[in-house]
Amino acid sequence: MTVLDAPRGALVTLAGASFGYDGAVVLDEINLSIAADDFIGVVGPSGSGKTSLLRLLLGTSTPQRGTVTRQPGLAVAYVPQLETVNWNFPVTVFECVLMARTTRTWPWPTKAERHEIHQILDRLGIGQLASRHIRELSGGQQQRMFIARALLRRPKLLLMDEPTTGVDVNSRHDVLHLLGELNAEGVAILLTTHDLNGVAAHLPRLVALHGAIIASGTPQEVMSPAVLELTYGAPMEVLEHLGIPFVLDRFEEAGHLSRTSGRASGRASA
Ligand SMILES: Nc1ncnc2c1ncn2[C@@H]1O[C@H](COP(=O)(O)OP(=O)(O)OP(=O)(O)O)[C@@H](O)[C@H]1O
Repeated sequence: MTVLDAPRGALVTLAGASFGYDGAVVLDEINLSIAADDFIGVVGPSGSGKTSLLRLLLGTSTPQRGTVTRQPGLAVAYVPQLETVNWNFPVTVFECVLMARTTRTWPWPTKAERHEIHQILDRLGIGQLASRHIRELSGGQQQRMFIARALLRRPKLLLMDEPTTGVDVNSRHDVLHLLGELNAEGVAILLTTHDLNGVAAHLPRLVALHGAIIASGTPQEVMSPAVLELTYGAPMEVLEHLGIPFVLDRFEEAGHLSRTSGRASGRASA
């Protein structure tokens, strides 16, 4: 096995990191390094270890073998899967965001904190919802509230577990656009997703995970039939449109798209 040396300037590096629960190995010899300007999507089937990988990067789990190297003082924020959240917790959007700041002032924010939170909520397009109970938000609004919470920590690295699950296509686009802006402003982002076409294909770098890293690279490199079959354990057909890969759910014909599957290549006839 080749163990990765932490590259200079890397925010977090996993080197030969293995991790499991109750003796069962879930992640095997993971080599992964996150740079300050990275925007990475982690894809893989249910149970492939995506959330466990986030826990290692976040530091809430420790590998049984291998190492995690973190830049000293690194500010990391985590956005959990929406379904893991207790939405009956009796707080407003503003209070929920404020709770991300563990200052002595809780529950009495300073004027500056109030201003900062309202600015963040406005930026995320949910400023008008500040005094609403969190249970009364749509999926897309809930997601933005959690991004607001994360941003209040002023992270250098943002880890997100399936940030677009349960949100409609417009909200998904808005969330991805916002994340792209944050990344351009200097926040490294690593997210997990099950949405290969709507999310993964549009990110600059992907990691395919199935207990181990199957492949890492551009969407074109990772969303190949060979890598996807190894990752998901089933053959998948991949088309390409304007340079963006597109995975077919079923083996359908799509005449205007060019095929890149292992079974055929070149432009498909209409
Ligand atoms: N706290 C835990 N205790 C025991 N086993 C766990 C625990 N958390 C996860 N696992 C197991 O570890 C494996 C990987 O889980 P993980 O949540 O990392 O996968 P995932 O890729 O994020 O899945 P999903 O896409 O369904 O969220 C699964 O088999 C899961 O059952």
